[in-house]
Formats: sequence, structure tokens, C-alpha cells
Amino acid sequence: MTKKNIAIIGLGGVGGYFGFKINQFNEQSEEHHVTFVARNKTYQQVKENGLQLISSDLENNVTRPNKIIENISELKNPDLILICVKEYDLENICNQLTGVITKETILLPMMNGVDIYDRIRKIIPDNVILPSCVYVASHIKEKGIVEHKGKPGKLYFGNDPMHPDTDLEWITRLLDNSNINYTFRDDASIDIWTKFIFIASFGLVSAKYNSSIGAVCTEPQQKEEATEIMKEIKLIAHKKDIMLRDDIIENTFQKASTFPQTTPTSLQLDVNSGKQNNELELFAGAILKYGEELNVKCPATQKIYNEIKTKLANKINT
Ligand SMILES: NC(=O)C1=CN([C@@H]2O[C@H](COP(=O)(O)OP(=O)(O)OC[C@H]3O[C@@H](n4cnc5c(N)ncnc54)[C@H](OP(=O)(O)O)[C@@H]3O)[C@@H](O)[C@H]2O)C=CC1
Ligand SMILES: CC(C)(CO)C(=O)C(=O)O
Repeated sequence: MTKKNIAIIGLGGVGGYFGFKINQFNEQSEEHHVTFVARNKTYQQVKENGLQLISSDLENNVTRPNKIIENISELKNPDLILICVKEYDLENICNQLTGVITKETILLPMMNGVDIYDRIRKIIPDNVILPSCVYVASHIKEKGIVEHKGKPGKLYFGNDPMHPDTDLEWITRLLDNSNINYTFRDDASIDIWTKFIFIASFGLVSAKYNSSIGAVCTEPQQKEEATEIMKEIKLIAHKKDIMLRDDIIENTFQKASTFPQTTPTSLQLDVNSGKQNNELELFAGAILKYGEELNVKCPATQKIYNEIKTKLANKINT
């Protein structure tokens, strides 16, 4: 097989975990050419010292890519691009990508959210985009150093509904070789909504209370609020013909209880540190938008959205 050009954009919790694993395999096999795209301090740090991943999964926790660049415009003929950024950076990344992708470039966004495919498709009309979601508890410890806790990360991804016959064999082989746990399906939409029901409800409630995944599972008031948000998302999914399992809510709490109790969510960390760039719109904003379009009332989401907005505004003023 000819060498493929693989790019990982964003070396945070997700890119620093999945990108690390792909690069570590490639460092030994030299099968492909891997480029990391990072900016500012992360770029400097990884260029000088490599990317570091602290994880009990690993023996060797530093990896160096074939190339590290600061600007997407320096990418050359990419075959596969992993987009591992927060949602508020997505459009900016996609606009830059329009200048460097070829007809063959495949995009794999590794992000939370149920509207990511559509948002990329608006800017990049023809390329293959693989809908996906990921489970991993990992975060930036310092720029260029990512810490992973708990179970190995897992990727769910599926065919592009616009290009269902694309041959993805080389990508699944790459994931196998990189020891990445994944499930591939023809249609990944149920997996994506299943992740969304978890992360939107847990993210919003943990952000409001500055609590953890464990507290949302066990504190009665937090559990009740998360349950009400999940019910609203379930109704929306149903109206969109996404048939989530009947016991999705119990199942979500059950799955959440397998995370280390103190695991934070990134919305919680961002809101409580007063970060105005955060994924509130990706979660509550999207639920409210779908609710309005599909005539589903979402009082629980509306209430918590307002409360978090107020909390953020107070953080600016203090
Ligand atoms: N972390 C987790 O455990 C999980 C996260 N997710 C989801 O995955 C997505 C990614 O999250 P996560 O990895 O945590 O986010 P992080 O904030 O940890 O990492 C994103 C990285 O992207 C970088 N970045 C943004 N724009 C550019 C650019 N133009 N060029 C180079 N680098 C860029 C940021 O740089 P800088 O540091 O300079 O801002 C940052 O390092 C989100 O949608 C999140 O909700 C899903 C499952 C688990
Ligand atoms: C485990 C957790 C909550 C880590 O932040 C996650 O899966 C996410 O943020 O999407």
C-alpha cells in the first residue's frame, strides 16, 4: 500500500489520546506519514519534547510525529484528517481545510455533538466525512502533555451517508494496528445520539453544580435534572427517527457509573473557570434549536441553559 498522509488537528484530550496512539504505531511501522497540527505553546512543546500521554495503557509515553506544523495551510495532500477540536473552533478549521484538501481526503471529526456532520458538510460539500463519537476521559495537563484516566478510549464511527461505498479498509486496519478500540457501523447515528444524551445531560448538570460524573449519578437533585434533560433529548431523537433504546436513560446512568466517580466534564471545567468559549451551545443550544424546529417543549434544558448563562455572566463581572 502507498503511504497515506494522516493529519491530526488539535492535540488536546482527544487528539492527544487517539492521535498519540496512531502516531506511536506509525513511529515503529513507518507505514504512513503523520502530521500533527498544533498551535502556540502546544506547538513549541511538542516540537521540542514530543507529545506526552500519561496513561496506564502505555509503556512508552512520548511520541514524535513525522512532522508538526502550526498552520493548516502547510498540509500537503492529506488522505485522512482527524479533527479533534472543540466545537467553537470547528468552522474556522473547516474554512482553512477547504484550501488544502483533495477530492480524496477523508475527514474524521472526533467530537461531541449531533450536528457536527451537517456543520462540516455546509463548508465542505463533497468530501467523505465519517460521522463519529468518542468515549475517553482525557484532558490537557499542560500544553503538550495529555492525561488519560479510566478505561481505554473508544471510537464509534460509520459510513458517510453521502458516500456509503467508500473503501475504509485501510482506516480500520490503521485503527487495529494502533490498538484503538472502535466499532464501525453502516449508520453511526444511534451511537452519536446515545453519546449526546449522556454528555449533554451530564455536561449541563455538572456545569451548573460544579460537580462530577459521580455526583450526577448519585445526588438526587442532580440525577433528577439530568433525567429531565435526557427525556427531552429522547423526544427530539424520536421525532428525527433516531430510535434510541427504550431504557436509554437507565442505561446512560449505568454507563456513567463506570467512569471514575470524580471524572469532570469539560463543560463543567470550562464554565466554572469562567471560560467564555465553551460547548454550552453544542449541548443546550442544539437541544433548544431542535426542540423549536420539531415542536418539542424543552423546559428543563431551557432552565439550565439560562442558569449557566447567568453563571458565566457573573464570572465575567467578578
Ligand atoms: N476530553 C475528553 O475527555 C472528551 C472530549 N470530547 C469532545 O471532543 C472534542 C475535543 O475535545 P478535547 O480534545 O477535550 O478539547 P481540548 O480543548 O482538550 O483540545 C482541543 C485542542 O485543539 C486545539 N486547536 C483548536 N484550534 C486549533 C487550530 N486552528 N490549530 C491547531 N490546534 C487547534 C486547541 O489548542 P489550544 O490548546 O491552543 O486552545 C486544543 O489543544 C470536543 O467536542 C469534546 O466535547 C469527547 C469525548 C471525551
Ligand atoms: C468522560 C467525559 C465526560 C470526559 O470529559 C466525556 O466523555 C466527554 O467529555 O465527552
